Amino acid sequence: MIKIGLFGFGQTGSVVAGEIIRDSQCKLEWVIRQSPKNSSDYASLLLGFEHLEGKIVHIRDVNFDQFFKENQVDVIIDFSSSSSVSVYSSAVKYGCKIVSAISNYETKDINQLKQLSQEAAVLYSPNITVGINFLMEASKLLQKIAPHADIEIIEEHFRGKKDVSGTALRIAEQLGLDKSEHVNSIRVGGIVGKHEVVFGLPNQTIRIIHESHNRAAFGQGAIYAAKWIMGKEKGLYSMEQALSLMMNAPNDEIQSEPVAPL
Ligand SMILES: NC(=O)C1=CN([C@@H]2O[C@H](COP(=O)(O)OP(=O)(O)OC[C@H]3O[C@@H](n4cnc5c(N)ncnc54)[C@H](OP(=O)(O)O)[C@@H]3O)[C@@H](O)[C@H]2O)C=CC1
Ligand SMILES: O=C(O)C1=N[C@H](C(=O)O)C[C@H](O)C1
Repeated sequence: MIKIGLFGFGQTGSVVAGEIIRDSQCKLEWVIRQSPKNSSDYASLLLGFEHLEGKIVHIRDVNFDQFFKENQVDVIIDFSSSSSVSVYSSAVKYGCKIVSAISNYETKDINQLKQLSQEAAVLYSPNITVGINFLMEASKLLQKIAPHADIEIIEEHFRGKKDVSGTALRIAEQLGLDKSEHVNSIRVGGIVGKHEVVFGLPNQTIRIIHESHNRAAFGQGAIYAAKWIMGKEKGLYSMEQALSLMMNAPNDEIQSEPVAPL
């Protein structure tokens, strides 16, 4: 059984908590959040389950050294905010691994995360769905085939998302594009997350699109990453690496059943 601690119980973290609770190989030990809302409640009861799992803890009530010593987990999954990284160091002292899904880190925080990976296994992914990583690999392959194509990235999210998609910025980086010129953001309605890479050629256009329809996609990806990182030594890992076995396997080795939920 993998014991998981979750940071964040917002529009994504609350859905991820449900996925963790449903997974027979995982147990949600606790959820830390920024406000006192639902403090001391159980995520399981708030999400409609009947058993007690995932006690909600208000960050202000936490003495982190004592908390992580008395509430040890195998993996912390983070869907909160950039600043949470400041408290991970107390947890990794007890062997805890980190799966961070924070899409846009402040520079000081990403540097702290990289520093932490020198003493713990850390997986960081701005988009932790399995499918977006196939989009990235497919886009890199197409760019190799058509190096002169014009390329634009379009990211679409819900109206309230203030930051530019960390996923889109990562795709631009992987394709060697200027992030400030080739990422186009659309903010409408309740779009969960859509990323499109548009390749413009003289007589045709090729579009590679990934859409997340439900935030459960992020939960499934985070759980896959948590299971994968369990066996890893200290170091900084990406979701591409976690999926590399699946993506690089020769055709005759690709399992009929997906090794990870798409
Ligand atoms: N990598 C990926 O695939 C994905 C990444 N994300 C990222 O996850 C993050 C959260 O997204 P979303 O759920 O939409 O945001 P919300 O604002 O809905 O939720 C943020 C949650 O984090 C909590 N929180 C904020 N700061 C802290 C802190 N320092 N310590 C503990 N808890 C904290 C908030 O607590 P409270 O509710 O009490 O205020 C809230 O529960 C964003 O960075 C987003 O980009 C989202 C989806 C997919
Ligand atoms: O804020 C979100 O919701 C999401 N953020 C990630 C990003 O910024 O890339 C990933 C996903 O698209 C949803």
